[in-house]
Amino acid sequence: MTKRRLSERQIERIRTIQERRRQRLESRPDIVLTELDAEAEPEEGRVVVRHGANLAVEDNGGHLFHCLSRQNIGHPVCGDRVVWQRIADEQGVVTAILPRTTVLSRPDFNGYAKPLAANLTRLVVLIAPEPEPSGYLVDQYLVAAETIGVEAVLVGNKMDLLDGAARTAFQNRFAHYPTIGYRTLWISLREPDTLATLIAGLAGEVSVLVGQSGVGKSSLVKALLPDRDIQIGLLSKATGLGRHTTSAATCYRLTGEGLLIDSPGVRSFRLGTIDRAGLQQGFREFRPYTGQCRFADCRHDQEPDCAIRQAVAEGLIAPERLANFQHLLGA
Ligand SMILES: Nc1nc2c(ncn2[C@@H]2O[C@H](COP(=O)(O)OP(=O)(O)OP(=O)(O)O)[C@@H](O)[C@H]2O)c(=O)[nH]1
Ligand SMILES: [Zn+2]
Repeated sequence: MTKRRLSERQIERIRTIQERRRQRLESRPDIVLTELDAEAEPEEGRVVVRHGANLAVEDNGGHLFHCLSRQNIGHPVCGDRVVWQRIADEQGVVTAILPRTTVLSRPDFNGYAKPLAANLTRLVVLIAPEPEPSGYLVDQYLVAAETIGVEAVLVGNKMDLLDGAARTAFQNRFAHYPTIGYRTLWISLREPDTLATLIAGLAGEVSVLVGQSGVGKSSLVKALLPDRDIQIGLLSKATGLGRHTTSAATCYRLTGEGLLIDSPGVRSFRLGTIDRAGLQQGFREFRPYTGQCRFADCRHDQEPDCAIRQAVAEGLIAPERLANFQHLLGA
């Protein structure tokens, strides 16, 4: 095969493009032009803070490094397992993102899914007697958990506010969740002893905490991370970003070997757009009835021979779950 010779003009054009690219890279402080240390071995680690282009990566020995990411590897997010290489004592370059087991994302301004956190295994959905809980919101979180592929735990906080019959009545409103396999716990941050089961359940997991405003998310984070300020201090030092890290998604270490990913964005995460089939999959107790309605696109509303409504009539599916499914379908 003969090599095609480039004309002088083509060579000049390529030189111009290369020069422009070099200038563009130089004007981007977030892109590392430093040569990698040829001696440094690639290592694995976890992104524990992402703040713009700045990352804090924790190596397998628990040491923190301020890293920037190589171009064209995608966007590492908090919780990502990555391959990285040391370029200085406390600095490195992330060279690859390892495959994610799960991703929590939210739509950006153009409707594209923007990852917020990766590799989480637990979604802790917090409710409380005050503010008045919304079963509709709880079901949205549960659908999101099913879609992402993480286990959800429903946690009722502020149980100190209720006793006797009121407490039983409150718990009964959510009795259908344990029936369909969602772990449900009742706690009070005013009574620290009530937290033991939750703390044990988060060990070895990568968790995020969600719930409506005022249910006690900040208070629970404080209880779960008594050394949060110390951790923030270490992370800020690692990224050189000062206190900004609290607004960025941050992966904290729980005392029991687990991790908690937290940030205002992660806490206010909501279910994005989802199609009918996806929604139906998100209601786990509906799955045995998939394909059993007379109409393939049954909305389980007024249609004849609807297997889901039949299951509701027989007490096998909670009516509020069907109502929330329909509400979400129409949303
Ligand atoms: N009685 C009682 N009050 C609680 C408990 N947990 C939290 N609170 C109170 O509930 C209020 C709201 O708690 P936060 O932790 O700020 O709630 P949040 O979910 O972080 O709220 P946002 O920041 O608005 O999302 C505070 O006044 C807490 O002191 C509890 O177990 N019992
Ligand atoms: Zn149906």
